[in-house]
Amino acid sequence: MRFQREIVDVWDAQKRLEPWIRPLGTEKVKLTDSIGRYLGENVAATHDFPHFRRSMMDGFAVRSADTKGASEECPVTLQVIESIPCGAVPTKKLTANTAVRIMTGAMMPEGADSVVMIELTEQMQKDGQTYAVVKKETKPDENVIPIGLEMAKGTLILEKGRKINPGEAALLAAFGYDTVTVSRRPTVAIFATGSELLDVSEPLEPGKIRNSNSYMVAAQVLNAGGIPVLLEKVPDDVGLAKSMILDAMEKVDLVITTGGASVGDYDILVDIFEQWDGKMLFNKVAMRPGSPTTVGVWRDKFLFALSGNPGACFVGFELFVRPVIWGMQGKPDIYLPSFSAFLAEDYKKKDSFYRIVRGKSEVKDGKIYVRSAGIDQSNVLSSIRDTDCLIVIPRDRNVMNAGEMVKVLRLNVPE
Ligand SMILES: Nc1nc2c(c(=O)[nH]1)N[C@H]1C(S)=C(S)[C@@H](COP(=O)(O)OP(=O)(O)OC[C@H]3O[C@@H](n4cnc5c(N)ncnc54)[C@H](O)[C@@H]3O)O[C@H]1N2
Ligand code: MOO
Ligand SMILES: [Mg+2]
Repeated sequence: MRFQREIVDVWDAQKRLEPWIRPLGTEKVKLTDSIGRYLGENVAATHDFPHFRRSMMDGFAVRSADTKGASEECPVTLQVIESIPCGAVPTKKLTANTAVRIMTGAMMPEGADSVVMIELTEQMQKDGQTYAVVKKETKPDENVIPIGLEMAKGTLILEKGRKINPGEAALLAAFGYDTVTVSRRPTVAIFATGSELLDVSEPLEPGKIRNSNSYMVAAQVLNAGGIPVLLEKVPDDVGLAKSMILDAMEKVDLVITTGGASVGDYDILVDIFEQWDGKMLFNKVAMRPGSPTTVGVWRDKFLFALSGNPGACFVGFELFVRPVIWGMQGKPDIYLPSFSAFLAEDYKKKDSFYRIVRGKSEVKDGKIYVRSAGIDQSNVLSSIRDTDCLIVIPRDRNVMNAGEMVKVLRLNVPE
């Protein structure tokens, strides 16, 4: 007799995972290899940024007082005493009625407090001397980037757990972090179960389908920062399947299986969870798709038995596996971020389970609308392609009308 299933609310099921999520620890990698990974420690500014006064424009560094009253009709003429390209250090100090030709990003000379753009000047030669004819007055600090404009030495610039996106990579480079401490990426074994499954390269046969879940889940694992390890198919033999899964659990950081989680005669994951010496956290969630999603912990490692239906497998991953993979990498917000949106079409359901609808969002007249990305059935695979969010239809709302507000979980978010 298979054990009873206690129906758990979606958010309670997520909470049951939390006590078991352990950050994996860190490693040092080259900056280029750190991109897309999660920072393993706080990062501080190693110097003021910028660390010297810089010109914001190509033009002339001047003393603003010398340009007072300058205009097209009544320009001011200043003697050019030096030209400073980017990377050079000025050798002269500006004194009254002198200027320095300067390029964008170059170091400001002492004595200068502003830069006049080249377009507002003319350069001329007289008696072997170079002069800048300035046709507009400048204000103190105009076109000058001061020391520490962006941040002072020692400022916390990136917090532990942050994903290294373009902005983070630029800061790490700017502050000299040639190597970066990042969180270890969890290795994730993926097993597909089911005698109906063909390998991708095999020709179709009546009654059989190709294993698509393993590749979908591998893409999800990669997207969450994990390292997918695709393993061979699990046969519908409980003893063999159990030893294969437990063997994999010794070698990787977590294991995902797909299929065999429901009540059918060959739904072997159920038997494995009955026989093992691990802890089962839940085996039925009040949601569709994905109601038979089962999660356990064995020797401090997670085993996720996602259901075989592609839609259910996809949703089960996003709600339960992703938070664990994120948490193992030290990401502080482990759940998909949510927002509110208007339903673009009516939604009807018959039971008191949540519907986690694979959704598509669009912005119209400044409002966000969401609709189903395709046929909203657990067995449907193709709608996942167009899914950019998950629409949460509450348990107690069997009819929702177009125009009503719903909670939406965002997918593929830039973090
Ligand atoms: N009598 C009942 N039947 C079912 C129930 C129920 O409560 N009572 N639950 C249904 C729900 S809900 C779901 S979801 C599915 C869950 O099925 P399993 O997790 O047991 O998965 P399988 O039986 O192995 O397969 C279901 C379906 O998915 C296809 N599949 C499996 N693996 C893959 C793969 N790797 N790639 C692509 N497609 C895959 C499989 O061929 C089946 O069509 O159970 C309902 N039944
Ligand atoms: O809960 Mo199942 O995943 O509806 O189809
Ligand atoms: Mg089944």
